[in-house]
Amino acid sequence: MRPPQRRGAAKQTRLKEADEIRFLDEWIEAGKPRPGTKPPPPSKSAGARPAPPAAGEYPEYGACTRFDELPLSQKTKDALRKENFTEMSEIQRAALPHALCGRDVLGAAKTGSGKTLAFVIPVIEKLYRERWGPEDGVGCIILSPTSDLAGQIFSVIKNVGKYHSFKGGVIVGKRKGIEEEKERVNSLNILVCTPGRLLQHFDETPNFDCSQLQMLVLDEADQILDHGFKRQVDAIISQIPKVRQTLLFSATQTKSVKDLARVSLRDPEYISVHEEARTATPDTLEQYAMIVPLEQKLNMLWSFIKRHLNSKTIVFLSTVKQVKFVFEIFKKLRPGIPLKCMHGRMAYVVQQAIVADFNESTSVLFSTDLTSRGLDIKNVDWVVQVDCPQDIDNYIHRVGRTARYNKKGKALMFLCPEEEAMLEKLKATESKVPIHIRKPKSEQLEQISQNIASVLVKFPNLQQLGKRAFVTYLKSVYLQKDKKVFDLSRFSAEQFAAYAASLGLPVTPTIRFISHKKNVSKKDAEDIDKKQMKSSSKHEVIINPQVNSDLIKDDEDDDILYPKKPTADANMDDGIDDDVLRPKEPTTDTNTKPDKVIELGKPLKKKKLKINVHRPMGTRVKYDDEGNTIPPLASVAEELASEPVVHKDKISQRYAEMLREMREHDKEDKLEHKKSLREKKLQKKLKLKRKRQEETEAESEEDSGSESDRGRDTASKGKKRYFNSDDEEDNAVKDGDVLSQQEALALKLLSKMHS
Ligand SMILES: Nc1ncnc2c1ncn2[C@@H]1O[C@H](COP(=O)(O)OP(=O)(O)OP(=O)(O)O)[C@@H](O)[C@H]1O
Repeated sequence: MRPPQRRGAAKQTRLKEADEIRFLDEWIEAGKPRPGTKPPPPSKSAGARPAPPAAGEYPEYGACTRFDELPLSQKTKDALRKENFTEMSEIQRAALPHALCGRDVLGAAKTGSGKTLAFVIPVIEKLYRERWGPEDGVGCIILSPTSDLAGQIFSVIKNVGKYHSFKGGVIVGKRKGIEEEKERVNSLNILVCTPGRLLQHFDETPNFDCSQLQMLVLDEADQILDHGFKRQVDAIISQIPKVRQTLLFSATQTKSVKDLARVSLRDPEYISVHEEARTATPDTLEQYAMIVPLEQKLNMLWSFIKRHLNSKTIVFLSTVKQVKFVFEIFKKLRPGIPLKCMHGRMAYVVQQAIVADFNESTSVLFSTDLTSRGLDIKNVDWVVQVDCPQDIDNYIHRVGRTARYNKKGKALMFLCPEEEAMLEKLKATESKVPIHIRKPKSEQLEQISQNIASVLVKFPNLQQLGKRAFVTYLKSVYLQKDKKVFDLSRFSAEQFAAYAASLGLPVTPTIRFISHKKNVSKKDAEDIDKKQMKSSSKHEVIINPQVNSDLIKDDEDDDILYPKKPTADANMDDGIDDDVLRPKEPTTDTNTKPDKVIELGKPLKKKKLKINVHRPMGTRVKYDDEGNTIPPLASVAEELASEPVVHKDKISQRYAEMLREMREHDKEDKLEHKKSLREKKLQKKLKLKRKRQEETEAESEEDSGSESDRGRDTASKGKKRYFNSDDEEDNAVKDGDVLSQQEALALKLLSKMHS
């Protein structure tokens, strides 16, 4: 038993909170901005601390400029003050009033402009006003494209919500740690997660229940709604309640109506605070581009680092192997500034440690695009893009790691002469990127190829890494969709050789992008072989226009994501198991498909036939015209079809029927399962309520005063939904006997509580 004094204090706190919530609810409703309105520019008197509203006064909050003018709980206001957040940024001024009054928001604002607080505050406030408790389970899901960003968002939640009592957690990673997570995930109120990991819980965690979800937030929404996460996000959306508040934020927002329809926004507020701005990047950012031949990039990077030994710099490279190689080599060459590297093949804890360390020190961080979005690292002076960004959005996010929240910063991009089209794109008026060309100063350029070659002689394992860096870089270029910028055929074999030499490699590694011949006609295949025989002596670049990139495979696992549809297995992770930004999925538009195969110096190997030695005795393996094995059933079907006994149409009709039946069964099973979960949950709640009631009765024996807050509490909880979707609601009504009995019981218990 709790001592009476503590019980009394707890009761006082509950009463105070109930009063505050009632006041906030009334204020939010009475002072809310009209839909579609933007705040006016801040007035001159803005900035002075306002007097708190008197009782019964509900000032409009759509135009305020400070956090303490908003209808926020005292706990949140205290935490914001403690973190030195007083004045709101533009996006916060525009988005918070709409989000606080429960509207869906689609928010876009430049990098580093404070979007995180614009969704974290409404999340915390919503759960507080709903009096969310541990027994209520998951109340809000925040989706982030990367683990690091999820961790960062979570730390903002921890800071702003430090005086509240919700439980939150970061749900990220691949398979590691999932078992322990399964045990606690249902007790968390706020989940900050990557889509892949969340889906794993939906699939595997018994009783994982989001049926009470109040809010869904998508940070970096355009990336989350992109093809790479499509399957996961659609699966998640199908399993959460349709009636909820949804907030979408990004610096580069999706404009696709289709994408927005997928998340079922309800009359959203479109907030794009910098739409009218002169630039799409922060005003405090200086941006430069330099035309640097491929084989000079490392020399240029080294020279840059040597000239900026007192600057905190992030260097972006395309692939994990490049990041590892450049980091290892530069470390051995000792530039005179600490070096760090980060990529998606590192464990989450290691990544976090590196970010924390980089935050505090002046050093150079070599990174893949893993860090290009959302990461808020303090005082970065320079962002250097050694490899060309995938597109303008990718450029904007990369450079956005500096010049954050009114701080100054500089960005430099190296472009090969063959990639100048990217410069044109950035300079186009609609891109709004004020980028200046800088001429490389040859006298400042240090040549380090010889030094790298000596390091490779000393450390042969680095030579292997160098080869992989070379191959994966070319592959990453090859796989890019925008062929106006990324076209390997513009490079000569001599340039590739020079590039290999610049990495210290004694010979140019072979690039074996092997194509399956399935889609290549015999004549084309012969032509390619002939050309390759020629090229082996001349080092020419050979192009096969027939081969789709889907069919290109390398024999080692690389750091590149192929632009193919994600498979079930590939989606077990966060959606970014590799750090190369996913090249957007090829469309049916043949102009945009990667359509070339590059061959350097080595003929294509003939595809080996795989013989299954374990096949049952007496079964014949059949091959099609091009030497591919035919599945046994297919050959049977063919034989049957030739005798017109079984019609192909009938077979497919039967399959379609079976599929439909299976789906129906599946649906029924799911409904059944959800129903039983709901019932269990309700029982649990009733038990809890009964326990509370007993406590209350014990309290009221000592103190017979009325508890109006309890009435509100239960009324507010009563607002919560217990159905997952519309159909479910119907179903529940039909099968509602058990529920209605339980509801009657609940009502009885509740009315007892108030008597
Ligand atoms: N109102 C504020 N007052 C002072 N600092 C703020 C305020 N809002 C945000 N910040 C700070 O600004 C920095 C950038 O904020 P945040 O990371 O939310 O930007 P962002 O818009 O999400 O950027 P990105 O598009 O790169 O993800 C953070 O360090 C944050 O603490």
